[in-house]
Parts: sequence; structure tokens; C-alpha cells
Amino acid sequence: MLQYSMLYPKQSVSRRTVSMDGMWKFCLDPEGKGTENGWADGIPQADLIPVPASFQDFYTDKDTREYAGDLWYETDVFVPEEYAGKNVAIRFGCATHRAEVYLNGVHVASHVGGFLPFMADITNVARYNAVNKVVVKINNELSETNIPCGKTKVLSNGKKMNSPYFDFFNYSGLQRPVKLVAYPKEYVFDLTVDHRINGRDAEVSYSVVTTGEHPVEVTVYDEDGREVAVSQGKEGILHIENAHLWQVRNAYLYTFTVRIKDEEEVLDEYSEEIGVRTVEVKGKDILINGSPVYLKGFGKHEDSDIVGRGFHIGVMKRDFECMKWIGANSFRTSHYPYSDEIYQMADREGFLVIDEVPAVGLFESLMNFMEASTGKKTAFFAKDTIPELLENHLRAVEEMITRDKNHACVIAWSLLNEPETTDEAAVPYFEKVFARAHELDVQKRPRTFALIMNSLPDTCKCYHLADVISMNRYYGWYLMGGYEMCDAEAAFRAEMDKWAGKDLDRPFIFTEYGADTYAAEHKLPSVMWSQEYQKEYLEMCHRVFDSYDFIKGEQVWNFADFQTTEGIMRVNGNKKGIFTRQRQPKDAAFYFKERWESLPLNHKSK
Ligand SMILES: O=C(O)[C@H]1O[C@@H](Oc2ccc([N+](=O)[O-])cc2)[C@H](O)[C@@H](O)[C@@H]1O
Repeated sequence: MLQYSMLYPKQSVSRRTVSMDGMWKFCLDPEGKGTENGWADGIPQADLIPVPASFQDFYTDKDTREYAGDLWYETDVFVPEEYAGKNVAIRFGCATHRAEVYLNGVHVASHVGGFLPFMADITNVARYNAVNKVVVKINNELSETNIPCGKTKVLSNGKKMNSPYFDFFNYSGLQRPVKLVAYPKEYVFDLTVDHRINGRDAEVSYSVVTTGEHPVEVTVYDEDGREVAVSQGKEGILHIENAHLWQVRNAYLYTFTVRIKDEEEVLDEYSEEIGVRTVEVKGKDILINGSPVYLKGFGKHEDSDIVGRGFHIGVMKRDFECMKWIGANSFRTSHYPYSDEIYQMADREGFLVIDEVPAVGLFESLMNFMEASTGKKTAFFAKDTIPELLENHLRAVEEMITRDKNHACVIAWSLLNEPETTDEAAVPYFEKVFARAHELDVQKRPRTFALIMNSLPDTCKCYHLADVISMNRYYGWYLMGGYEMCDAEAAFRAEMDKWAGKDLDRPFIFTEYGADTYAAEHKLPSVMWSQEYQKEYLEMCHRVFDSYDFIKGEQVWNFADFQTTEGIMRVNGNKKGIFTRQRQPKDAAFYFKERWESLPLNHKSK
């Protein structure tokens, strides 16, 4: 079990949260000498920088933007007198990729992994009714022992440089909201729910973890605030009569309130909005509440102008409005778990989410992963970095599932993106990761991973572990693009015929397919990079998808153009967006709107 509660910070009769977002002091530490120079007590020569945000895109010099190493943040936080006697902590939405946290110079937390929240307990270190100094040391270097994978080079001028085994820019820093939280000594540490539909009724089995022995009561309220179920005890079943189920793009959220009680006194109260629904894979279908669904949507990124990977509430809203307009019903959180608030919104809007752990770049590749399509083998899973990588990977799986397990929107776990699967050494690694996810999730959601181009029916050693087979395919873009598209289609069909021949009795979805285009580029007849070519490419892919009954979803790469590492494979960013980085439609957006609005939810199932 994790050392800290992963429940999203909420206010209640017994809990307080205060936003610490704003301008923080900030400085780089290229010599890596901050710790020995006593920066834990306070950082020198600091600039001011917004939190939450990636630090990179504010500055106009390249050394800062490309910086690899330690970076330091500092702020003051006032801890009120009324918090004395409670538990007090600072909750970081994330710190990319690893962090050490100090309060008044005292070390209070360490965390590895850049895309999941953690708490620094400051109860015994905080000065009450006083201002406290918070210092965070972050390191953003990539390695093969942590996810996402890459390496850190040293240039001839002595400067370090990140070299990712993936294309998205290595944005980093305090990229998500930071909160001061206070909650009782005896508190609700965790809540887990699992749903069963019984005719018109629902049975929700729950379990609550608290830090004490007082009795627990769980009450369910409907959207009008009416009490519809109540149960006593840390474990039990809540019976909801005539349950209003959470449906795709038609959400309904009950409020589950957990109270720890001492007679009539409430010691702690925690509420969460939860949709009641089931998810399972049966034969070749993905079923929500027992009915088959066809996924229409995107692979996304947390990425926008100025704030980089920083959480921005306005960008989130715009993204959901664009996804609704175009007729999408799903997305994958490629290539890392997103900010908590995005899952809350997906719950509210009825979107289906494939939740992905940051296990990307598990394939050694140079030059912006150019070798990915060549069939080159790097024996990645035979390296001596693997034990430590696996440990970090498993912990990220645990943090992700613990954080996201109650979200109705989350219908599957994606446990890796485009790993090297052609080597037997991958198999035991995969087995451990897949087993862990199964053990942690009481809802037993389907598990998947995204298969890279060279993970083929006769070369991939790991697909048998996936409950849903997720394919990233670029026939007609990375392979046989342009006038060769007819051969690309034939090759694509030949691969799909081989999968069909395996008779796996499992759903397949496309988690990536796409072609780069510039929003203003038109050409008749088409050429690669023009809007016309993007559309022809997409039409070809859809012809293929529509020919196979076991293909149960299409998530195009990518929702929007996004920033990448520079290189000859990218023209200042990945331009496969259906929307621009500013979230305006390219021509293909109108094509998708037409297609997706006409495909029924149970497309290809009865
Ligand atoms: O390239 C893309 O646009 C996207 O594709 C995927 O990576 C690939 C890299 C090389 C090849 N290939 O050479 O065939 C195929 C795929 C990644 O999952 C994704 O993060 C990236 O943005």
C-alpha cells in the first residue's frame, strides 16, 4: 500500500484545502550543487514562475528551454492555527520527473515518476499560525531506469541534454495544481467501489480504509441530493433501486459520502462523485453496462502553447468541447496519466478513457525513434537497467490504479506504449506488469498496451497478455506513403488478415493511426503533408477498419498538434493533429465529424 492517500483533496466539515498555485521562485542548478550549497533552506537568485506549468516555454533562451538537470522551486505557505492537531500535508498534482520536498529546510518527501500525485506530510514540521518555506528540488533527466525512458547526453560544452526515446517534448516542473490540505488524525484513507447491475437495480460493493477504529457509514445521494442508499461498516454493499446508470456521453454521477462517526459526531467526511456502470470484455466486444461500444476518439497529450504540459483549466474545457463537437466518445491518456481534473470532467461528460501509465520509450532508439519501423532489435528487456525500471513501472501502475480506480470514465488500463515485444526477454516483464494491474483493480478492467508497427502477429511475443489488442499503425505514412498508398492498404490488410487468422476472440482497437499535415497546406492532387493527403490516408484506414468485425474502436493520432523534440522527423512539432495546437479544426476534423456522427455506438456489434 502507498504511504499517502491518493484521494483527491476535497473540502468538507472535517477537511480543508488551500490552493498554493501562483508565482513561485524558480532557478536552475546546472552544477547540481544546490543541495550542498544549502538551497533546501531557500534558493538564490530566483526568478518568479507560474505553478502549475512546464517551465520551458516561458523563456527566450535555448539553454533554459533544453535544460536537463536539477531545477528548484520555492514558495511560502501560511499554515493556520486551526490546523494544529490535524494532519497537514502538501499535495502535488505531479512533479516531473522526480522530486525532493523540504519544509523550513527539513526534508519531508521524495517522489519518483513525473505524472502522478503525491503528498508531503508536514504535520510535525510545520510552524502553525506562521509562514512556512516550501522548497522543491526537481530533476528532469531521462534514463533507462525510470519511465518514460531516454538518456541524458553531455555536450562538448559541458551542458546536459535530454534524449528521449519518444517524440513528445520533455516538458517538466510543477505542472499540476499544488494544494495545502488539512484533515483529521482519524481519516478516510481510501475508498474503492465495484458495480453490479441487477435488473433495474445496482449493487455497489465498497471498501473503505481509515486510520482508526471508529465506525464508518457510506451514504449515496442522487443528483438531486436525495439519499438513495446507506450502509454501515468499512465494507459492504450499497443497493441502489432503479439505478440511473452512467452511460457513454450520457453521464449520471451519484455522490458517495464516507463518514467516520463517533456516536453522532462526524470525525471525518469525504465525498466523491461516482458513476455506476460496468465494463467488461466479452468475446470480441467491449461492453459498458452489458452493451457493446465502438470507441471513437483520440490519442491526446497534455500540451498547449506557453504552459507546455501544465494543467490549464481553459484548455481542458476547450478540448472537451472539441471532442463533443466532432462526435468522439473516448480518448487515451497517451502517454502518461493526466491531471486528476481531466478524469473528473470525463466522468461528467461521459467519455470513455484508456488510462495509460508513462511506460513509453521501452525500446532504445536514437534520432527521434527513427528506427522504430525497421524491425531493429535493441534487446531492451535484457538490459541490466530492467530491475529498477520494473520497480518504478510497477509503482506507477499502483499509483495510477489507486488514484483512478473509482472513475466511471476509466474503462481500460494501458500498461505500455510501443515497447519492444519481439524478444522473449520482454515476456516476464510484461507478465509482472499485467498481473499487478489485475491484482490492484477490483473492477478488473481490461488491460492493454499499444503495439508498435513491428509487433506483428508472427513477431510479437506479448499480445496474448492483452485483454484488448491496441494497435498503433502507420501504413501510408511511415511505410509506403504517398503514391504507394495502394500498396500500404494491401500490406495493412495482409497484416489484419493474419490477426484474423489467429482467431483470438478478443476486441482490437486502433490507438494510433495518423498523418502529419500543416493546417494551411493544400495540394491537388494530394502530396504528403497536405490536408488532402491526410484525408485520403484516413479514408484508407477507415476502409480497412470497416472490413474487420473484430475492430472495435478507432482513436486517431493525435487530437491536436503537439510540441516534440526537434529533429528531421518533425517540423517544429508533431503535426498529426486533427485540430491545431490552438484547437482549431483542420479539414480532417469535418471529415471525422461526419463519420463519427453517423457511426452507431454499437457499430459492428448487434
Ligand atoms: O510518430 C508519431 O506520430 C507517433 O507514433 C508513435 O511512435 C512511432 C514511431 C515510429 C514509427 N515508425 O517509424 O513506424 C511508428 C510510431 C508514438 O506512440 C507516438 O508517441 C508518436 O507521436
